[in-house]
Amino acid sequence: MEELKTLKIGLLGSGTVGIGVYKLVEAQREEMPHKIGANLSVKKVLVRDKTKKREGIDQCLLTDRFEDIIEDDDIQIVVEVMGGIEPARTYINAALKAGKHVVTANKDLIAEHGKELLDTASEHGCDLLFEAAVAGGIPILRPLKQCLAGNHLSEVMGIVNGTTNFILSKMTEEGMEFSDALMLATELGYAEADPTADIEGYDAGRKVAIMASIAFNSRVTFSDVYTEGITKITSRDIAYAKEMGCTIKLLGVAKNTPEGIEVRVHPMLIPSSHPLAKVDDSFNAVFVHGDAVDDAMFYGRGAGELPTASAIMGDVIDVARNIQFHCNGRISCTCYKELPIKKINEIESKYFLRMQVEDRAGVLAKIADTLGKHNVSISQVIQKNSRDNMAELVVITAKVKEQNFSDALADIAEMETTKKVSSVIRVY
Ligand SMILES: NC(=O)C1=CN([C@@H]2O[C@H](COP(=O)(O)OP(=O)(O)OC[C@H]3O[C@@H](n4cnc5c(N)ncnc54)[C@H](OP(=O)(O)O)[C@@H]3O)[C@@H](O)[C@H]2O)C=CC1
Ligand SMILES: N[C@@H](CC=O)C(=O)O
Repeated sequence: MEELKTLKIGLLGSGTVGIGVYKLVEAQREEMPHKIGANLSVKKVLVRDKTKKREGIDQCLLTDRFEDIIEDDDIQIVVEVMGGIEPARTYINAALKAGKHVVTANKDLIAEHGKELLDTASEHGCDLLFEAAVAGGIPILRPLKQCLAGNHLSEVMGIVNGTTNFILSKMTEEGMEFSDALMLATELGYAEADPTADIEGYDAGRKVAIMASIAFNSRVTFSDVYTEGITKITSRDIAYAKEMGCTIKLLGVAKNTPEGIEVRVHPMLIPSSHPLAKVDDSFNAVFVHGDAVDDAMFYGRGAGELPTASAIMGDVIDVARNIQFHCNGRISCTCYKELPIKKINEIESKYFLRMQVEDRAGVLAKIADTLGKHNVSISQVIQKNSRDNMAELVVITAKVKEQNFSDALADIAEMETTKKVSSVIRVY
């Protein structure tokens, strides 16, 4: 009987995700001949520090020289799980130019330089797949690009960052402090190497840019996305949300409107009965609306070692099948439109506004009057008398353009009777 060939992988990085990928390649060893008609193994692993112990990975596979991978003709598949823009961008371009297929989980890179890399892949007849870059273990990019290709998609929105969802869940359900919840998310391998990307909403913004580009067939980069993180959300905001029958979640929203593409990431108060309110811990969920499919929802683990490795392995197996059938490089960039991007000031929302004001007659009327001058209607007011002649005032507005609301807010903040604007959160 003819001996099966072995497809070799060069792994760039062996942190949380890299170790997960290595484990899955090993765990799937027996299955591969059946799934892809070949064996699959990791031949080399690029790291910065070769002396560091890596769970389950043979020390002799480690290298700190990219040349050991790029110059190895045996390696046909490169899996990039280092993160960051450089040197990942240079390495991926080099691998594609050398005819190697690439699988990456790097949303920073794809959201910024996706077109360049996809073009390089196309020119060299190579595959470049990045399912793990969005929503960890949830299959979402392939469904958007392939399964739902027969639709005009008008909306993709949801929870796409595991770390912030974990933090908000812990703060809401267990009263945990923000910093303790972040530390735990980092220990569990959910957070980025620099967690600022998670908590400031940049990571979710990159994911929304990637999803919008694929869903709407028009290039959206990270710089197009309005981002606001969760660092200003306090336990007091969470308590008010609960009192109002709501939960605070960090949402990513992408809409294809007649005036252009709307792309934003920010915290939002959503009714506790809404399905997204029940997405807790490191889970993510993405809603998609298309003219043919109507509504579809995708749910699963958005971060962590094995869920992310699961998405990468799916891509690796796809690449391996393409190698076996000599059909790599089939899927190229699908951004054939150039749609405008809407400015955040043009977008309409309802707002939750919490402030500290002087506790005396006429203050609320003056605030209502100022909001009214900017065409901002009030739909609910909660006032709590605190101490020292100061009151905490919460105003929920009706739906209004961001520009009107921010103009009104600037005037309110200037008032002598306003001591502090504590929180502004959009309401679903
Ligand atoms: N963690 C998660 O849940 C998810 C992560 N991702 C993405 O996957 C990628 C990897 O994430 P994660 O595993 O968490 O990151 P880690 O920080 O845990 O691991 C990064 C790995 O890359 C290596 N590395 C970094 N820079 C270099 C370099 N210049 N040269 C050689 N090796 C380098 C590090 O080596 P050394 O160990 O020697 O320092 C380390 O092994 C990122 O793009 C991330 O955004 C995507 C989805 C989910
Ligand atoms: N830091 C990211 C990891 C997965 O993309 C997250 O928390 O979602």
